[in-house]
Amino acid sequence: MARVLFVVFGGLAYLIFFATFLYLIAFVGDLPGVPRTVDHGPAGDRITAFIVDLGLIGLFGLQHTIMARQGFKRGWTAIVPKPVERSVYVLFASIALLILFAFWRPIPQPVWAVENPLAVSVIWGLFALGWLIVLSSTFLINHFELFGLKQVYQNLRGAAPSPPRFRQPFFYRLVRHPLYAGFIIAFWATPEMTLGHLLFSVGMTIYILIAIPYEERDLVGALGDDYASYRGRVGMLFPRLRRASPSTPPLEARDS
Ligand SMILES: C[S@@+](CC[C@H](N)C(=O)[O-])C[C@H]1O[C@@H](n2cnc3c(N)ncnc32)[C@H](O)[C@@H]1O
Repeated sequence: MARVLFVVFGGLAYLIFFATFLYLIAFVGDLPGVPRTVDHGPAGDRITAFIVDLGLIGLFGLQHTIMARQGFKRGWTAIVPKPVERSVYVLFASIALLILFAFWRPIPQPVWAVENPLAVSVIWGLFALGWLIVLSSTFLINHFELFGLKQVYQNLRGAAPSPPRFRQPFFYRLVRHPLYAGFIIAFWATPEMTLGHLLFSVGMTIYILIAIPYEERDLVGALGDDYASYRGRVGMLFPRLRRASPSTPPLEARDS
């Protein structure tokens, strides 16, 4: 019975995540048809908006950084059943974003406004490309494991959880963090940048830059030399122009 309930919970957490992800695209792109976006919502004075928005980005960053750490997971799974640990993380991450959407205060002062129609189309193309990279990277790594569905399904079938495995598919051959690179592209690619959007983009980019060393420390711990050597060969967010030195032993191609 518990196993079925875990699947239901995992499925619900996934659906909430996916709806939140779609809303995030509309929020960042200031797209029509949604009640609040980075540039549309309750107006207020600039200083209050700045403090509130910074707090919301901080809340999101703290939730992500703390709950994703191996040390936290070890303590957390004493309370939360292991098969749903990832789903609970996904749910909390979605809630942190929903709070950000609900309480975000726009700061409408323009920072840049591109008017050339060709340039505007190119920028919207980059925006779409960023989200496409984000979504496709989740499938390259393992979409269903990343969002907790694989864990609850394996538990339902009585199968042991899969051990972590180093992977280097497609984008991951170019950069170590394509998903984060996709987010950064999507956050910055706007033809009309306002002060509020700029705060969001700078805050989220700084969060990503702070989070990467923590994530990589866990990945080296979980995947060992494979990830340590990968770090020496492949760029973090930008592809390296120089080839790895001949002293770096090539890894076997595991994911072509
Ligand atoms: C939210 S994803 C982000 C992945 C990566 N930082 C990126 O930007 O593409 C984080 C999870 O992806 C997995 N991961 C990241 N890189 C990996 C790799 N090269 N091989 C296997 N798993 C990886 C780990 O399980 C990690 O906890």
